[in-house]
Amino acid sequence: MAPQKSPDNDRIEAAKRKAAYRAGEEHFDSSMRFVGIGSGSTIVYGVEAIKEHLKKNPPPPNHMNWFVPTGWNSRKVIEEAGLLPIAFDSLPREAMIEVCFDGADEVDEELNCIKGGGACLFQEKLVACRSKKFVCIADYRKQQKRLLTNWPSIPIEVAPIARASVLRELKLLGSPDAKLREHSVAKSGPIQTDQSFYIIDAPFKTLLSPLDVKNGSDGSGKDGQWDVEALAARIKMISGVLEVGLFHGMNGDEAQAAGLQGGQKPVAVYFGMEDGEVSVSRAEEIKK
Ligand SMILES: O=C(CO)[C@H](O)[C@H](O)COP(=O)(O)O
Repeated sequence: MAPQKSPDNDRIEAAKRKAAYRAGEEHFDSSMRFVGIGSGSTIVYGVEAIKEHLKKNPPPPNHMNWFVPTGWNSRKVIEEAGLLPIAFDSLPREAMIEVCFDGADEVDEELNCIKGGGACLFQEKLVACRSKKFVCIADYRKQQKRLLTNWPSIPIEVAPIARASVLRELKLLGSPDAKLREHSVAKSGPIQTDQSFYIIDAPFKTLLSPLDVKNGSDGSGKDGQWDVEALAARIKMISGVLEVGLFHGMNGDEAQAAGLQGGQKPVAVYFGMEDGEVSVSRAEEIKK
């Protein structure tokens, strides 16, 4: 049976679309060579916005716009829109992706994000880190003061053979209810990522932000209270973990100013709001 449409759903979808078009207007142009495309339901509107833009503003003669997917589903969205996909590992060695557009599961006031609700975090992070800027598109439900406020857990991609030992370590870090993500319908067994790995969803107490730590809070995990950066680093140290769905640290602008390439954090997040407006949080306007 097809899912029922509710006014709430319509409002959420309208909010996603509005945010996507605004993000596209401000960050995409037809002269770009490589553009990253994330995964999930929101990015579908991002691709729609790009397609519309290209219809009205075709690229210069002989210029190709290539779109870098972050997984199987994202590649399908690119292809169905009639755009040209290029695999991440086919990018010319020196090339940077000009911009990548992606969604998020939750975003805090400092633009740290939880990602991986759709099990694509590894390739999403690869693409974000190879992009001059990551532009995030989301709806009002994702905007929170701190991470793990509304979204319940951190997605972590793990090697199948390591699932039990990673779960045990996560318990020691303060997440006794961490669970292997399983199919909910149609099929039983663990969900597999595009790398044929598994996903563990690990709930923790609401996370402190780097600014909280700068202001004297202890986010080192004592009493189970972590800050974003300390927890991401600690989880990444567990043997068997491929990637953690916390996008934090530098954004692309900051990374390039430091002589590095891209960063994991968005330079801007476009939130489609309930009232039909778009609220934009820009990294350059955030108090450090
Ligand atoms: O990280 C992701 C997939 O792994 C998505 O960007 C995130 O889950 C948001 O998805 P949606 O746009 O459907 O809410």
